[in-house]
Amino acid sequence: MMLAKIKHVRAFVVRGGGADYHDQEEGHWIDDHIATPMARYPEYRQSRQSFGINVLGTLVVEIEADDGTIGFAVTTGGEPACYIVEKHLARFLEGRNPADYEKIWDQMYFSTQYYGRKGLVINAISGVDLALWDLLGKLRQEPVYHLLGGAVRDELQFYATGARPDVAKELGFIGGKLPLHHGPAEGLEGLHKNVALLADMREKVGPDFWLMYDCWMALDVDYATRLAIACHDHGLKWIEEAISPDDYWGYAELKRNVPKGMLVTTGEHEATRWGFRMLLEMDCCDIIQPDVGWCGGVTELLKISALADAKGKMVVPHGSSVYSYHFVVTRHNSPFAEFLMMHPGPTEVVPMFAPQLLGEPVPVNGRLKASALDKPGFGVELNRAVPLHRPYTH
Ligand SMILES: C[C@H](O)[C@H](O)CC(=O)C(=O)O
Ligand SMILES: [Mg+2]
Repeated sequence: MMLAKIKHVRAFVVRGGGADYHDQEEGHWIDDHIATPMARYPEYRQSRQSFGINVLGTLVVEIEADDGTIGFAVTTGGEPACYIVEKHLARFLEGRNPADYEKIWDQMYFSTQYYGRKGLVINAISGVDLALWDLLGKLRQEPVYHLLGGAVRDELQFYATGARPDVAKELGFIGGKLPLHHGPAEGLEGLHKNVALLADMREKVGPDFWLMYDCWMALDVDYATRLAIACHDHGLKWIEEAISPDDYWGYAELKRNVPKGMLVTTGEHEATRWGFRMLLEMDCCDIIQPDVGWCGGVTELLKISALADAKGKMVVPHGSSVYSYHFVVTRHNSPFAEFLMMHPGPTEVVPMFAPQLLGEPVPVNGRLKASALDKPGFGVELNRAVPLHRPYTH
């Protein structure tokens, strides 16, 4: 039985925040001297935009069925991803049944494997996959989380990522993840500053509130180990993405090195069941953090999550807004979710992918009722007031 046939796939670029959440105005906390692998070059140390973190912009994928229903999704990838979607991936969808997401995913992945496997191509595949799930939900008039097996709890609880865990605590979040500001190139002085900032936050939030450090791939094993040991006294709950995502051996070593009780987390720049299998089998971390728009979409995340579950590991997706919420609420091994604070301060809760989505739910008092997701598909609409650019057609 076919509810409707896929008629057309379109891909657009949008600028200014949204899924490319690093594409923010000057003065935003997310671009304030954050440690990165590029910080070894002093000219690229102060701002991530200086080395091009926001060059791509947001990719919007729309899939229209022959009854006029449109599913859509946003992720990062911009113009090059539009090319891949329009010129390569669209052929595996048009004329097909939207319920055939397994076969469609398989064909998208294996037809691009010779130039894909990770990064931009998987972002593009993820965008198409999420738009397909949105379409399927809209056609069946059901929220995606119903299609994934239904909620295993009544509400989601969130930790907040941003420069103000003290404010996050007041706003009701269960924890706060700070960006690390100084990497190995800034020597011992930088290391001391990193520890001092955590100590200051611990002072402000008290002993029980979770505090974490996001290291955005900036460190080496030695520095990360020293940081972890120095931060242990200040109750650091986890050290995130401390080293290069390609260095599985380094993660395994770091996990052995950190003080007992401290967690090692990573995976936001990892992709597919094969990439996560490496992290899991090499015992690289305690929590995996796939980004739903970068790991292969929901179809692939279901496989990644099953692998993690069998290993007794948690899956707490990176950012991902509604794409994460619909997934996390259906999984026992995803007991909480991330909320990226996109307010420049960040002193207020604003929708994570603002201004690109309409109806994007936000946590209230650090929580979100499963019932807030009770709309067809992912429950959001594209904000057409934000200019869309379609660079390629087919
Ligand atoms: C704050 C981090 O540097 C990055 O911008 C976001 C991230 O890695 C996360 O939310 O996790
Ligand atoms: Mg991170």
